[in-house]
Amino acid sequence: LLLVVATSAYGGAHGRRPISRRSFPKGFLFGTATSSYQYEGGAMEGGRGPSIWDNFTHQHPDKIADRSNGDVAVDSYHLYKEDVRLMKDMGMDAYRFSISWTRILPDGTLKGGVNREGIKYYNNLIDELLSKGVQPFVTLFHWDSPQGLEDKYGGFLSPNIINDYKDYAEVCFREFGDRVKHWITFNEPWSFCVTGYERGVFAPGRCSPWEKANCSAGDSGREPYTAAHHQILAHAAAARLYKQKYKAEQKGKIGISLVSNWFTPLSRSKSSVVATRRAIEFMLGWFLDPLARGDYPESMKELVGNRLPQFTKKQSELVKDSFDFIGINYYTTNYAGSLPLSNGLRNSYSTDAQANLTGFRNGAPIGPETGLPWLYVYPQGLRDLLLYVKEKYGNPTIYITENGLGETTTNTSLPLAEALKDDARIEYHHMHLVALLSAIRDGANVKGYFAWSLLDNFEWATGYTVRFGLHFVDYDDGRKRYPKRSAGWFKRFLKR
Ligand SMILES: OC[C@@H]1[C@@H](O)[C@H](O)[C@@H](O)c2nnnn21
Repeated sequence: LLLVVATSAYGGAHGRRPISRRSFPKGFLFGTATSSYQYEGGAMEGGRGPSIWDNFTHQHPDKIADRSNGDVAVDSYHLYKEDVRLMKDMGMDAYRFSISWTRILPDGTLKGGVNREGIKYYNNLIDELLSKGVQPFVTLFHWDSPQGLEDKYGGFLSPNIINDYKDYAEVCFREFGDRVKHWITFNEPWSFCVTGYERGVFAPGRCSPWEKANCSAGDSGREPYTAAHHQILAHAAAARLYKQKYKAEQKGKIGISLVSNWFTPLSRSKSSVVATRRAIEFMLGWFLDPLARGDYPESMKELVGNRLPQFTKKQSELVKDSFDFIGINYYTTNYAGSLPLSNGLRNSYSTDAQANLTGFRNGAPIGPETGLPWLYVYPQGLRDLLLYVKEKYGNPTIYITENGLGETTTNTSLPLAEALKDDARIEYHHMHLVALLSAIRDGANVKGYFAWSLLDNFEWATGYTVRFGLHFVDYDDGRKRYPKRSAGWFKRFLKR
């Protein structure tokens, strides 16, 4: 029923015809998305240096639901050719993966030396993709900062990282830029800075003493903004380097992937409407305002005050328009209600926004609940978010660089045949593609869609207990891959 409602709601004349690749503009790209720490494994192989996620999972196994880590993950370091075969078999056009900074520069710095075995691994992966007609979309940073830089100067809390990141990016442009034509500088700075520096539940696990995560150090009201500021400046430095030194010859495009929920007022009150605007500004505007106009949203400057770093005039000019495209990672939508002004005693990013973000209104969920506490199925939110970006930010080129559904595997002894029946995932992707198509028809400049994720993988603090894959991974039998029903659905959807 949901599918019929969604399809007819957006499809207009097409509402009654199932959509397929052919419903989308010519040249529209379909792909799957992954990341280095969640997929590769080979953590101590091939000269790779330790990242903050190696340190976090080994030092704090209690912070991971099943006490697991990415030492082996889904072993794409050894099984990448099988992965490419699976994506090709579905008919995918592109593959979004991230490069492990410490597989390229083991201690994080250029001076520390380039690891040629790491260069070799990514050359093999890129060549395998191209040999099968799959375009590589490469993320330079997907949360696995070098532990060496964390130890040396506090990682993204220090402006020193801007230069080290730029050096790392340049090694990648130089070594892979002849074949990689889409670069994503950072994956979700919002997630990295909020989960890592406000809540302390992801690496590097920093937060104020009164946060629940029992952190050994941190300041939830200041560090998320400091780390984010340095990620924005590092992004701009790499983008300028690419445009000045590599773009003319390599003819690629560079952007950044930003995650955002959509938000809708919890009530019809004016305060709820204002809180809804604050919620989107604190999540998406935090990054897209600097990139689009060179400064943070007024609401953030007013509510965060001197805890929010400021851009110098020169930095503002460097950051403004420092992208060819924006990646949008969309999963869900929340209601936004207003919260009273915080008492200023316990400052944190979340209280600064003065927004009560929830999935429920009068006891009813905003959309079908999933196994994940933060994920409600609300495809319309993707359409609304895209039209908001179109209107507010001048209709930039967009790729949906992540969209997907996870299920919790509380009962791991589920028979394999049962585990492959992921009809909810089919419905999730179908309804979001219907909503995406509707936004494109209303003028949103979207050029591609990447499903999260190709395979089940290491899902951060929930370890291997949550599965997002279009393919099932058997962790008890050599990480064997098995196509779920959703892989078959995409194969039919993508048929030319
Ligand atoms: O939680 C599922 C996925 C993670 O696995 C990705 O690493 C991350 O980029 C992300 N952002 N939102 N949702 N996700």
